[in-house]
Amino acid sequence: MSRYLVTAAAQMGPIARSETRKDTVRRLIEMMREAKSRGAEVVVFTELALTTFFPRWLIEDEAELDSYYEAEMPGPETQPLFDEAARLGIGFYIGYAELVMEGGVKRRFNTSIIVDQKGRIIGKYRKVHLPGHKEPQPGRTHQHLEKRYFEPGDMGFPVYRGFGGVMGMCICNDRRWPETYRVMGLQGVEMVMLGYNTPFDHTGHEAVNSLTLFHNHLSMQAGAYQNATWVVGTAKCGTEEGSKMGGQSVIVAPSGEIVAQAFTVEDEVITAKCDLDMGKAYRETIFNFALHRRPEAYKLIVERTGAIPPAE
Ligand SMILES: NC(=O)N[C@@H](C(=O)O)c1ccc(O)cc1
Repeated sequence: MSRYLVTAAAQMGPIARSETRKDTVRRLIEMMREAKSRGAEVVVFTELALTTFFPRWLIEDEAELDSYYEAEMPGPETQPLFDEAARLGIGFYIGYAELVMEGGVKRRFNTSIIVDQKGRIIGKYRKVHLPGHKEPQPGRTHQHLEKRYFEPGDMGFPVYRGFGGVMGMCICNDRRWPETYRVMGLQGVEMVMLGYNTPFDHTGHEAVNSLTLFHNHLSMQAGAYQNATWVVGTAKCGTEEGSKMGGQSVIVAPSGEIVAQAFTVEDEVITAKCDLDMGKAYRETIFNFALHRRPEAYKLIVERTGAIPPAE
């Protein structure tokens, strides 16, 4: 049996600090149309797809910081994206900075949603693994202040029924953690959608930084294979406000194979005809969770923070 979902990843080149929402939404709509013209039923946009990657700066003015967040989704500037999706009959995943008022208190999350082919939000996710720092690091040309600007996601890793299958989401740094995929794998996920902004200079160690693109694919291919799921990873890339970020957006099959890959560091749409039934061959054999997993041996994962015992 086959259950095909023609899927697109719409990689984004840099977004300048001066670019307006209107401009970015126009770019997203253009790629959405291209995806549709190639037969795509769903298109995966990137993390924080509506603005430049603002956590690279210390922003002390609250009004300026707020300007990077969405207080409603869709809002007046993003509504055209939803309208176009409904008109074309194509679904999408998109990442954005979310601002919510709760009891008079501002809460900020790095969020993504899945929208169906009628333009309705069918799923939401808030980024769990926030990289970087709370305080600016001395001597860095670009900061990474996600821990300052966002709270850790409070939704876990939910999955949603959509596009004839079981859909899940994560965001950027989440893709490096096996738990991300496994929590969704345990809920029968068939496609994980994610966006990323990955600077090349991120660790301060040349040897690690030089493997940035390798680690990008390694994480997603391992996550796909070990959980028998499709993974669609969409970059924002190129040199954005002086920060170089990796591209190579991919669509990865449950076999762990890359079936489509971007070759530019600009706006670029890639597509693949994904069989959502492909994971079955793995879930029923080598990764039959019910038969072969040994949760009693994994307790440490949730019971301890993972400190290495001190030497005797
Ligand atoms: N937006 C992201 O989550 N980007 C991260 C990643 O690619 O994992 C990342 C990781 C380490 C850093 O020092 C900075 C950024």
